[in-house]
Amino acid sequence: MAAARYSSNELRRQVGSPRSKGRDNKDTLCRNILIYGNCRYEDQGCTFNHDQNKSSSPQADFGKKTFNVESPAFTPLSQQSAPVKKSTLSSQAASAAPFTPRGIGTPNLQQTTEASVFNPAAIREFTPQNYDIGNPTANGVAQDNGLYNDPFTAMGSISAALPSAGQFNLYASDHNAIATSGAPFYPQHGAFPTGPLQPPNYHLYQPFDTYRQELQPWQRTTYDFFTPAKVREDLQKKMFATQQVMPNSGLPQLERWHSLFPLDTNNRKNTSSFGYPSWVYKAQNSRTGTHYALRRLEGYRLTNEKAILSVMKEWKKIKSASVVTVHEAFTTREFGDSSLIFAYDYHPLSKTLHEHYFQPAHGNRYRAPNAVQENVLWGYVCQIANALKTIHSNRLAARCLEPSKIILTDTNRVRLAACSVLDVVQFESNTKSVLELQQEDLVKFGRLILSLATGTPPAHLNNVPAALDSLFAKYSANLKDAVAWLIAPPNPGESKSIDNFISGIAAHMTTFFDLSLQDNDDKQFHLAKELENGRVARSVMKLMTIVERGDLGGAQGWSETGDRYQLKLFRDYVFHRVEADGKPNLSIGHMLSCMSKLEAGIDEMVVLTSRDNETVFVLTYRELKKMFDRSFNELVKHSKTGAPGANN
Ligand SMILES: Nc1ncnc2c1ncn2[C@@H]1O[C@H](COP(=O)(O)OP(=O)(O)OP(=O)(O)O)[C@@H](O)[C@H]1O
Repeated sequence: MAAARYSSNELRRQVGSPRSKGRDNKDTLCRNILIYGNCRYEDQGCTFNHDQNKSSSPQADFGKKTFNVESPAFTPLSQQSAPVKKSTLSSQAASAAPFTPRGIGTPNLQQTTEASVFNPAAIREFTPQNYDIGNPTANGVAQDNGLYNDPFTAMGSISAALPSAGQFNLYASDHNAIATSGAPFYPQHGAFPTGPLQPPNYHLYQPFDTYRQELQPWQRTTYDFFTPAKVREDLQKKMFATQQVMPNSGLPQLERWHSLFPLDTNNRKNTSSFGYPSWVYKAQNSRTGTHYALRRLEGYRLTNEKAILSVMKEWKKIKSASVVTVHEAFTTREFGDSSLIFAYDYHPLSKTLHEHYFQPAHGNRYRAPNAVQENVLWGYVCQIANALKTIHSNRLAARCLEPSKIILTDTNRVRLAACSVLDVVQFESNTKSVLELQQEDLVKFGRLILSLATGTPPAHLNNVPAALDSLFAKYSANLKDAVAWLIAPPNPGESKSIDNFISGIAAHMTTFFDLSLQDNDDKQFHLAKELENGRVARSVMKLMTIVERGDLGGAQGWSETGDRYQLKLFRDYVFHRVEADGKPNLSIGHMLSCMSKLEAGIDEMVVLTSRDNETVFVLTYRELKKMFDRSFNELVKHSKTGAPGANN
């Protein structure tokens, strides 16, 4: 127990030698005898009984008068039940004079059950000298003698529910367990001496590294603790786009889809890709609430039900990072015609390659195309090759390999966006075998890259040999050879395959793979930071549910008493810090580190001072954490909905 020095006038008032108020107390055993075995006021006019043998059962007496403020037997059953006005200092007044234990009765009394609830003899003065942070036992931290016992663990069923050390899972913050099975929120607190003592220190706020290493801590900005501005901005824009609605769009509500939002950037009825005008909408699924991209083929009349069933069955198997996943297809008349709809994964703020590279600036005049950098082109080649590898190995063909049907979902990140459509639309009219369609895929793939490299839309790519020759000026021979191989017809009697192609570009695939791993590492780094922030946010939310709360379960001013008072002071220490001149100190680093230390429950000391500077608590984060968990668990017990886990 490290908390020790307090000024506690109030405490003295509560626990001092009882005043008799003129009543006859001769039959009532003096509480100092009960607690300490002697009463120093015995010869100074204390009117209570000092002969233990004369008293009727003190326990029974105590049981009757537990909640009576007049009662001389000061032996509260729990901190909560004591009828204190402001019990913040109730049980820790080591220096309270009337309770300095003396005499022979003391050791025995320490072993009683009551003594474990209130046992000032066990409170040791905090001595900062020789404090060994690595040895809690030596520091007296582990010897709290039940002062901070978690009330939950007093219940036998709960102790039984404690996980063993091997099962200890820091993140298993399942409050529902408290509500249902009664398991404590942080299991280790109940079984303080037996289980794993505390979460290890790696749960402090410690992201792997920080961006601007050359800076001193005080030169860092708030952003060093969070996701970089660019990433955050991109993600927020995407979230915003996902939530965007258009109330008066005039678009219908489909049977299982609502909030349709048009994604097309022009209203041209272009039939070149599928033979039907196609439109794309963002829509929310009524059942799951998930957003999808619905591709609608206007005026399509389905003649064979099997077309959708058998094609979807095959395409649902395709899981590739380079293919937009298709979920289902159905027909509808809600648009006033007969439409065929495909539901795809929605990738917010994506653009087609056509929009990105060949978008007409005004009217039909094409913007001067930017030359696509070779490494970017190779990135596209690798990703599309990856898509074709998955599709072809599932005995399917992509078919829609044109710039208007490939979307850029992130920087240099492409996905095939209209797979399966032609398979349904041409289910009966298609006369080509899968192998032939796959060969066509390779040629379309080659033309696509050539078109991007030369800045010519595929429809205008009339002179392929000349376009291929022009590649020498800007790109490596390697790229030109790859494109030429894709476009060239196979030797008679042979067929080309995507596997052959991938073997030919293995070096570029490896480079791309490495970049992709690096990107993954980068994201992992940000994720780790956000993980820490998420944990801090959780703790802050819990702290806010405790401090400044009014009554709880009949306990008046609940949040101002007991553990909660110290938590309130901790809140002040973390969030309401002021400089010497009284100006607010808004150091985010301080807030994050304090909250992380609380989360981790480390042995570091923290000094909490009341606002009137009259009370000072010196205690460890470990103790604070116990108070924190205990208070929160108490809230959970009283809440109707039980634990907040489900709402997290
Ligand atoms: N799965 C998707 N998620 C998010 N947006 C998508 C998705 N698929 C397509 N889009 C977007 O929808 C818009 C329209 O796509 P579409 O394929 O119709 O292109 P288009 O240029 O209009 O082609 P066309 O002229 O053939 O209709 C594009 O901006 C595209 O980025």
